[in-house]
Amino acid sequence: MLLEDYGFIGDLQTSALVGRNGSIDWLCMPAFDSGSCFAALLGGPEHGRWLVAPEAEPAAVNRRYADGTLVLETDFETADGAVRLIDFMPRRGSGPPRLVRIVQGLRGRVPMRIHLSLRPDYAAVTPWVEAVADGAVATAGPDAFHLCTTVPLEIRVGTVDSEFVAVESGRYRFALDRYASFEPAPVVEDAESALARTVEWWREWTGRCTYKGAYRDEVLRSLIVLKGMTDETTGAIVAAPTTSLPEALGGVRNWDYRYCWLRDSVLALEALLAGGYTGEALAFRDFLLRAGTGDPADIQIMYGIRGERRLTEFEVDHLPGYEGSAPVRVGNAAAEQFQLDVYGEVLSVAYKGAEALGRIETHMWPRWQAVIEHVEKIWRDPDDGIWETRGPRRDFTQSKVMAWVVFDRAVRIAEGFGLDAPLGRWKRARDEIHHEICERGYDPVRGTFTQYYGSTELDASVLLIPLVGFLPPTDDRVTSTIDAIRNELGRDGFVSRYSTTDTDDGLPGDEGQFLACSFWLVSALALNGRVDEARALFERLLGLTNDLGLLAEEYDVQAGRQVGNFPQAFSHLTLVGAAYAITVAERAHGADPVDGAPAV
Ligand SMILES: OC[C@H]1O[C@H](O[C@H]2O[C@H](CO)[C@@H](O)[C@H](O)[C@H]2O)[C@H](O)[C@@H](O)[C@@H]1O
Repeated sequence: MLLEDYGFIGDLQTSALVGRNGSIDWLCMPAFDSGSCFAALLGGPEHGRWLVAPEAEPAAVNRRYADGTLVLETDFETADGAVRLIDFMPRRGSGPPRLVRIVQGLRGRVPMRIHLSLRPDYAAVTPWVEAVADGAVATAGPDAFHLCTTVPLEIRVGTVDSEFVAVESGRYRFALDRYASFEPAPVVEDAESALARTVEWWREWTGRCTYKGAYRDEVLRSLIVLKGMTDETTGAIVAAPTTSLPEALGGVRNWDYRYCWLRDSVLALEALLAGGYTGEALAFRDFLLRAGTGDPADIQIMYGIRGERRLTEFEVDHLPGYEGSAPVRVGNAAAEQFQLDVYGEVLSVAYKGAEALGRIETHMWPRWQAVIEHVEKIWRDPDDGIWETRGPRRDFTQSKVMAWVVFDRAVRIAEGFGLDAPLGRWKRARDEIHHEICERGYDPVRGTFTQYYGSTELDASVLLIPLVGFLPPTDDRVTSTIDAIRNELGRDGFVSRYSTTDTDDGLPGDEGQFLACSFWLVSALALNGRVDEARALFERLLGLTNDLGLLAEEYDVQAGRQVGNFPQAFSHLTLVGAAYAITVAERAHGADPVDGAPAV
């Protein structure tokens, strides 16, 4: 199936991908980063899935989220009638992780088919399944699963099947819980009250959205997706709920995104803050304080969702990969990289948080100061860069821009709140970095900022220059950089991060057009005063979302398909940032982007 064929549901601790054919092909329980129990996405049905669908091929499939929620409704029209499949994961509270599927007969009598094959530990294990009074229990090592239903079941080793006829107005309920096999099966809440509670919770959450700018529906959908990637118990935000969906179909650029990158999370938070969601910002701030606590020299670029530091990367050889794109990787070696930009993102969130609260908590200031002092020592060092390339370290221009952000925001906080700080020293560092970037990161002959000092290569990450306030959005160097990136990194109007032929990223093959960079281009154009061009590109990008408004990391222009992990926080948070930038540009051209639009 195409990535566009999947819908996303979740319970704020994990999530699942539901195909438009009624098959759930990806689910990790109990947490986003647990071993999968359904991994058909990265192989075939034999790697675990849960199908609930009409027996006959449907003539039409229409789906949507119930208004303001992450509850998915898929309508199947067949020659026998019509049914609705309602899929959701209720918020847990102290209960187990649970996936609920309700079949509602809409018209006629529709023969339905259920096929559940649980394959825990990334499809390494086939569980033993036995019948119980209210359904079936599957056990495999530490994992046990309870399928609760009143529909008759056929049980075999590793699978549960069922056939029944859905009649008009009939409701057929299935709930799958995961629990520790050494504990008793949990007592289950009935599916209908779980549905009512879930809808009510999401509607209360979306009802609090304060965003009133352009493209509100699309922004709200993206905020729901970002919330769905948030672990509400720890405050962490995952970059995506999947691993190893390829950046190029059939290629090796396959990574595990089920972790909390400081960069992605901080930018996601800025998007959530733009929607009025300060609670998420504070929860992530606390995550950051716990995970990154101690010597600032030990701050990692990413953590596990509970703050784990060791994210050892390995390959799962028995999974063939999405459309044969091997290897499938678990863990991510990028955790050991040095990426200078993350300090800028951290200081940026400190500034935005203080601005939102109207004060800076006094116990926080020494922590931020320690980070700033660390950056004073390291900002001249070459790093691995925002794209985490596995090639040589460089003086990446975007990394240095974000080092400038550290001192710029430090000065703004200290001056704005009258704090005791070595302001003279910080201002000198800020100005020295600014001067150095304009001298060494800008090619006056071509009129563009470049990928790294002294290079001629381009990199779409320099589109952040106007968005973080490094230069005014209408500065000539910004205008010509926008045009150079559009012309040289653009493919059918969408932009690549960099050219994989010119840049040594340590990997073979190419990749798709990076959606976040394309949304940054929208923001840069809007703030540059080219709002019509910004809107035109934004609307083309909206045209790439699937019928549920979901976006992967990249778009393969040639294949006309979404590629990369799905759904991807980076794409959705930059969508929000771009809508916000269009709104700011239309309301007051020339507004300060640092205090206005989120820098995403
Ligand atoms: O394509 C190379 C790199 O891809 C991943 O990194 C990308 O995703 C991160 C999470 O969204 C994002 O923060 C980063 O900027 C992107 O380049 C992968 O995690 C890396 O291991 C890989 O080298």
